[in-house]
Amino acid sequence: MSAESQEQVIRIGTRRSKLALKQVDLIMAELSAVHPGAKFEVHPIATMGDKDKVTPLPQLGKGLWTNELEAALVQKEVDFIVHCLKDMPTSVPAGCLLGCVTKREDPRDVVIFSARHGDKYKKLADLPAGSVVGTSSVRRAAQLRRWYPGLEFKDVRGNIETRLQKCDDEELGYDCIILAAAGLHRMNYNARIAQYLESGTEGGGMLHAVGQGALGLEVRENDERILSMLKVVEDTPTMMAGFAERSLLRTLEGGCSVPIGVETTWLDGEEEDGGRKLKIVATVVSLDGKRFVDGEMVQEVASLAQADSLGKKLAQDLVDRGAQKILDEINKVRAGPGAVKLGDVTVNATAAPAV
Ligand SMILES: NCc1[nH]cc(CCC(=O)O)c1CC(=O)O
Repeated sequence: MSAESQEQVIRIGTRRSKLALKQVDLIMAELSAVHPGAKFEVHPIATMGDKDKVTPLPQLGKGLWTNELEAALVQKEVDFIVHCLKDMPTSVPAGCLLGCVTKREDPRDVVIFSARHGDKYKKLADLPAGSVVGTSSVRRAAQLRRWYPGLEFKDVRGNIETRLQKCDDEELGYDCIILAAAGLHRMNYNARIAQYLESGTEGGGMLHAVGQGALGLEVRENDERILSMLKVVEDTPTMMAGFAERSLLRTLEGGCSVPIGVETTWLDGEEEDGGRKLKIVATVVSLDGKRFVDGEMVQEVASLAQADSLGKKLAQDLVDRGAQKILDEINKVRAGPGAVKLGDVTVNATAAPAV
């Protein structure tokens, strides 16, 4: 980065939540350590998902966490955006680029029990039938209905602090809520975490959202000055894993947004050509949790193109093994007016991507 360009203020677009602002602080600290002369300006922008705290997420449509930020980027009001990668739709507007993915925080989902229960429960399997789980994510609800059919699910909106307050509010009746470990770790709420959920969790686990735990930095595609600066915070293994996960979601999304979970793991050991093998596990679950298609693939990945190809291949395998029927069912809901009952679940049309 040249000396004169260090004088230009670099404007960073972000959502307004405390988590989003904390994430920008983390990025600025890393960039400043390498570019001590760089000057930054933080531009918090409210998105639809922030403004509308009442409507259940599935009714807010795609881009609910990103549209207003991307408009500011395209209009050159900001120079790059710090997103939670999982909030980014699988395609970006013309002229924009997912320029950098950072080192992943813990990608798992976690269980937070209501404070009114004290230490009574240690894990989801301890909850009696009829207990109420708070989540706005169809991905989380669908997977947990599969393993814990006796639990009830209720929407919970708001930022981390708001959802923790609602979880503890006796009048709202939540017994627990499900959040991402990454947000809680970044905001120092680790002490509230009762259980981490992953593919191998005893009693039934959860595959996380595509991109969960990583930050996606979006830039204008020809802005070499910013792109080269952001190399400082780029993490190649996470970027490749994120590209494979996003490719899977993009392929499955064909005509709809589906409750899918993923888990990517870099396997130990290097191949002869120095490449490494990436394992990707994924699941597509019906909204009532009663039908599902699970799959996994391992492939050497040494480029974003190979990561993209791995995601596509697994998505096609899931579709070929029956995921298409689940997708079509959800598609029908998307197309139809009003609410439709799918198994035991009443779903509203025009649902957004499951997070
Ligand atoms: N819009 C919800 C959202 N987007 C990113 C995170 C967590 C942080 C991350 O995944 O990096 C969350 C909160 C949650 O799912 O609990």
